[in-house]
Amino acid sequence: MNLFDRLAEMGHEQVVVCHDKAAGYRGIIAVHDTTLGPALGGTRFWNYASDEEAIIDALRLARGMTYKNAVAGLNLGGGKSVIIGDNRTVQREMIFRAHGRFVDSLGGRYVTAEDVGTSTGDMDFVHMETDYVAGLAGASGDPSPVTAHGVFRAIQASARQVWGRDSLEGRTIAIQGCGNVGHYLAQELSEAGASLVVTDIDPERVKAVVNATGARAVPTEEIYAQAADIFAPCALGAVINDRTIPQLRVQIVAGAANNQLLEDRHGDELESRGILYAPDYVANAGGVINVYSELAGWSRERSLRKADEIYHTVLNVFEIAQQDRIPTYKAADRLAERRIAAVRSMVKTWPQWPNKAS
Ligand SMILES: NC(=O)c1ccc[n+]([C@@H]2O[C@H](COP(=O)([O-])OP(=O)(O)OC[C@H]3O[C@@H](n4cnc5c(N)ncnc54)[C@H](O)[C@@H]3O)[C@@H](O)[C@H]2O)c1
Repeated sequence: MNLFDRLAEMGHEQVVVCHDKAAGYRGIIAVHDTTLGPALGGTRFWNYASDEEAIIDALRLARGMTYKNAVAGLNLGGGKSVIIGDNRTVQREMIFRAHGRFVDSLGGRYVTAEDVGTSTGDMDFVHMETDYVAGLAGASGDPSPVTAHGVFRAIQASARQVWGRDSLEGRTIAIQGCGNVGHYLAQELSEAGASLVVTDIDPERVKAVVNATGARAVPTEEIYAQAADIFAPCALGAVINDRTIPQLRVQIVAGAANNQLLEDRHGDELESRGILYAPDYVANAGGVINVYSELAGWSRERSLRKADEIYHTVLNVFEIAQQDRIPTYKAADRLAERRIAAVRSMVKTWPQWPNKAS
């Protein structure tokens, strides 16, 4: 890999390779773009097969955070870090404290949080060394209600786009995953008058949603072929793929799961079948809004209000898709790029106070 060519191609500002022998720590911090604000993105702890694989993952994830934070309308840039190693290790304190020191050394250009393989307890270790960390135990609290509300608003916007009105009264919605987000989403949808079909690999979680909303439960593999209006993936990524798309009998796909499209071409395939896709990172932005609330000192009500705006953002994405004749997942990227470009040019026009000393 030619690193600098890769950085130029993907638009990264900075990559920091970090090492602390005593702590047994090997980490990479990737700062993609700080036009909008400090680069925010979690720390992934993973046993990568090679250093190159770890660097590429950090670069890819950091870039994704720039787009996610930009469309969420937050004053945050995009970054991400990875720690190379076995994330089941019990020797965590020194690894995460070492990581915290390197995060601190960037002086606030990068702010970290939890991601795959890390927990709130790990972030407490990071916090011993730096204040540039979010997602601490007892801070902003469970993000799921905010995320679920944002997904609910994305579903309303999708309904408006397809049927001309927000109302979900009498619509059937198939929800995959009755976990934290799925449960709250099911409640909001049920209160809005929708009929629900739900599934989960965990029967207890299904039972809780069925009891709370009167949803109909189906086996996990049958969720794709349900005759419903909307499919809401709220479990795993990559569920929109060659095997599942031919089974879908819905007009809208809108849910909370990250990376729902196995590959970009599956977004094209939904489009060609006339299924409207609310891009995942736009719909589930409530998660990052909740992290921001911790940094900015927002109340839960203010976070929910910000998540409410996801309705307009999703409609904006659909408008760009129509105007530019591109699939919605590409339109979401375009919206993010436009916001970054607009803010970049706005900063240039700021009046500068003359420096009298020179
Ligand atoms: N929690 C948040 O605020 C947030 C924010 C942004 C994105 N997301 C994404 O939304 C999704 C759900 O998040 P969550 O916090 O509710 O997670 P969770 O772990 O609480 O819930 C996921 C649920 O999916 C179920 N599941 C796993 N495999 C399944 C399968 N094959 N079929 C059906 N169900 C299956 C699990 O049993 C679990 O109940 C994840 O993809 C997550 O990355 C969550």
